[in-house]
Amino acid sequence: MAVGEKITISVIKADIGGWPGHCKVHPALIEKANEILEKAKEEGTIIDFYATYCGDDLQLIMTHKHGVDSEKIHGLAWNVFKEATEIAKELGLYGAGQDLLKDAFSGNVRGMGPGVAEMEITLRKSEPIVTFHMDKTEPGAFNLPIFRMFADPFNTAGLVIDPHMHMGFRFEIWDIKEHKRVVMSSPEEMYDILALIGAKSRYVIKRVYPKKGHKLPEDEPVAVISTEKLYEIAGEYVGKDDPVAIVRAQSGLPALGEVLEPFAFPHLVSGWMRGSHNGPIMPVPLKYATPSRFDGPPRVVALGWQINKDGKLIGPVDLFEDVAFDEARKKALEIADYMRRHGPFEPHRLPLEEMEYTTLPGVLEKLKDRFEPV
Ligand SMILES: O=C(COP(=O)(O)O)[C@@H](O)[C@H](O)[C@H](O)COP(=O)(O)O
Ligand SMILES: [Mg+2]
Ligand SMILES: [Mg+2]
Ligand SMILES: [Mg+2]
Repeated sequence: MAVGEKITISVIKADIGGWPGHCKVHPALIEKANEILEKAKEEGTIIDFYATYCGDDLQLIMTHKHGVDSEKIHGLAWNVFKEATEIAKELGLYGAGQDLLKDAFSGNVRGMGPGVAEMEITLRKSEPIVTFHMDKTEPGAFNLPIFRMFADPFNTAGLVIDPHMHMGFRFEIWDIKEHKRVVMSSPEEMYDILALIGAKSRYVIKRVYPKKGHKLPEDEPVAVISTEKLYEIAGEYVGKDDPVAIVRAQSGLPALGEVLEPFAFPHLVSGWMRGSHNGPIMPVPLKYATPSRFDGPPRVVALGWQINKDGKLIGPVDLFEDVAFDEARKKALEIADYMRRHGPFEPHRLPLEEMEYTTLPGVLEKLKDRFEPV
C-alpha cells in the first residue's frame, strides 16, 4: 500500500443486541469483533480496523484493498455479527441478532440488515476522513448536514474562497421508495437538489463527487452514506436504520471544521422512540452515545482519522468531545423537552404515512370496524 494507490474504506454496522433495551452495545460484542478482525488483519484480508459502537449499533471501520461490495469484506463483517450475536444471546442482550434479517450470507450484506458505507479512493499524501455514526434515526438524517458541507456557502467558506472548491460538487440522490437515482450539480441545480432532499424520508443523498476540473478524480466519492431501509427488507418495523457515513476532508474538500459545522445545529430527524417521533439529533462523544431519554434523543458520533501511507487508520479522535459542541447539546436537550411535551401528537409523532412502517397500523386495524359512514 502506498500513496497514489487505491484503498477502500468500509463502515459496516448492525444492531445485534442492546444493553439494556436498545441503549448500548455490550463491550463483550466489541471484544469479539476485535478478536475476529485482528485475525483478518494478520491474515492480510484487511489492512486495519476499529470496532466501536453508537447506541446499540456495533460499528466496524475497516481499510482494505478489495474494493466496495467485496464478498470477502462483507462476509467478514457478517461473520463478526453472527459470532457476536451468539455472545449477545448468552448474555441475554435485548433483541440479539436484531438487524440480521436473513439466515444465509449470499455474497453481500446489502439487503440483509446491516448498514454499509464504503468508498474506494486513490490515497492522497495526507488523507483526513471522518466517519459518522448515528443511532435512533434514518438515512435522510444526513441530508441536511451533507448538503451544508458540500453546497452551503454559509457553512463551508471554502466554496466561496478556495479556488479548488469554487466549482462545487455533484450529488447522487436516491429515491429510496422507487429505487431510482439521479446525479445533480451544485450550485447550478441547488434549488432542485433541495426540492428533493428536503423530503428526507424519500430522497436521500447517497454519494457526493467532485466535478470535472477538481484535483481529485471525478469518479471517486468524497462522501458516502448508508441508505439501507430495514422495513423494506423485513416488511415490518424492526428498529431504525441508524445510518453511517464517511466524509473526506481538506485540500480542495471541506475542511475538518466545515465537515463538523452542520452539527452545531441539532436539526430535527425522524426516529427516536419506536422510530416514530421527530426529535433533534444530538452530536455527542462516544461516552454519551447511549440514547436513554425516551430511547433518545437521536445521537451522532464523529470519529476523525488520518489514513497513513500504509492504509492504517490513525485515530480515532472523538470529534464531538470538544466543548464547542456543548451549546448544540444544550439546544438539543431544550428541543427534546419542547417536542416531548406534545406527547402522542404530531409533529412530535411522525405523520401517518411514515407511521405506516411502525407498529401503529396494528392498533388502527383493530379500530377499523368501529367506523360508520357520516
Ligand atoms: O426505536 C427503537 C429501537 O431502534 P434501534 O434498535 O436502535 O434501531 C426503540 O425505541 C424501540 O422501538 C422501543 O424500545 C420498543 O422496542 P420493543 O420493545 O418493541 O423491542
Ligand atoms: Mg436495537
Ligand atoms: Mg440502533
Ligand atoms: Mg436500528
